[in-house]
Amino acid sequence: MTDQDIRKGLAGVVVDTTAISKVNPETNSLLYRGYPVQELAANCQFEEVAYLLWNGELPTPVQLEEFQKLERSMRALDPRTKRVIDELPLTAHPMDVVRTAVSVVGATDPTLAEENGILDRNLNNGRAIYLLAQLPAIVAYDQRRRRGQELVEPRDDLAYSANFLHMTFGEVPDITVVNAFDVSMILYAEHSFNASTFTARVVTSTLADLYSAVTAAIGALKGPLHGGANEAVMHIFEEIGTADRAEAWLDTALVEKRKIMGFGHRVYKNGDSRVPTMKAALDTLIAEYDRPDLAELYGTLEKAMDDRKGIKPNLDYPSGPAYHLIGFDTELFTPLFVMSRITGWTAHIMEQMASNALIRPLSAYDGPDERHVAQQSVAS
Ligand SMILES: CC(=O)SCCNC(=O)CCNC(=O)[C@H](O)C(C)(C)COP(=O)(O)OP(=O)(O)OC[C@H]1O[C@@H](n2cnc3c(N)ncnc32)[C@H](O)[C@@H]1OP(=O)(O)O
Ligand SMILES: O=C([O-])CC(=O)C(=O)O
Repeated sequence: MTDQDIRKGLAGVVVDTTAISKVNPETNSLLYRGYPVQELAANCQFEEVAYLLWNGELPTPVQLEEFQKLERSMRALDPRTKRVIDELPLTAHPMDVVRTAVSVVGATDPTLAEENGILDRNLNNGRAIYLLAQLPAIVAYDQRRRRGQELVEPRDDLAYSANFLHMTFGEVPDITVVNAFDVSMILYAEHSFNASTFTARVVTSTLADLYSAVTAAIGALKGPLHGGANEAVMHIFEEIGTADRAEAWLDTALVEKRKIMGFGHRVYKNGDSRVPTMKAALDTLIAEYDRPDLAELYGTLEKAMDDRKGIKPNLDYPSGPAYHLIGFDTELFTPLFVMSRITGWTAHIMEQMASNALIRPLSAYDGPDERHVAQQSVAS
């Protein structure tokens, strides 16, 4: 094997097929099971998109009603998970809390013990819906306990996003806010073989259980080169302060060879297909909360980055400030990504399982040549 055969970061390497989504950098498009993500964001609720990703088709009205009934029946935070969260220090990053909580959900799933860790597609469907229903409870409760607030019980008369916002803030915000949040959930749901999804597939390929794969995926998503970037964008905005300081800040950051969070993408080199839709949702929030200053900072940094480096924003760039305006603590942003991507991850876990091959690439050794341990005199 030569150095030329090695593709660092697997860049450009096609490792398997998938029928779940198609990312097309040439046309800047993203299809979920064939549907353009923009059309789904404009016409569907997040629950319908979850159903689509798992089942390959959008639900009929009857199927949607059944699915929603099931999801709504599982929304209350399991007391065992709550007890473990309560034990975690407030200094723990919310991503560590979510990762731990999912691990607890796995460890307390009785069906997992019965099947001895071997994945079963039917059981995994149920587990995926259960995680979809439990994650909002976990994330909402974590935000509240950090603010010294009590847990809010779920409501089964509300759709997914409205219920989550109710559980987080104790009230359902204006419809504009609910819709913007729901759009973000749809846009974050799935993106082919990104690092966290690939992680989930690697774990699944060993025949480990769904919760192990999801827990590992959460770890992969935490990093600032992947999901952690939405949180990092907000830190950058705070560091810059106001739009008039953005260009000078960027010039210094680039001289210091810093990565500007929320910009660039491994696959899209001419802009992320999801950004215009999320930017439109952000604009509705900017109008709702009357924050033209944020719009100005957003636009100035975007233009400066394009002028200096020709690098465009990715989805984390508009979603960071959108989540800030809705009122989430900055550290909560990546757990919101988890709440959405659970749909894509679990769809990929089931796809991997249905046509499995152990994922085990090769490496080219470049350490010392074979050598031998010097003979020692035998110690008494
Ligand atoms: C939902 C998501 O997960 S989307 C991704 C979220 N992540 C971020 O926003 C983090 C910031 N962005 C990045 O670090 C990168 O763009 C990545 C990791 C997303 C993609 O990286 P790669 O595909 O490996 O691109 P690569 O690192 O080869 O970039 C090519 C060039 O552009 C530069 N570049 C790419 N992104 C950025 C950035 N955000 N800031 C500054 N320079 C950048 C690189 O330094 C490199 O320059 P060089 O050729 O002079 O060394
Ligand atoms: O595809 C990627 O590499 C990262 C990304 O945008 C996502 O996971 O949504």
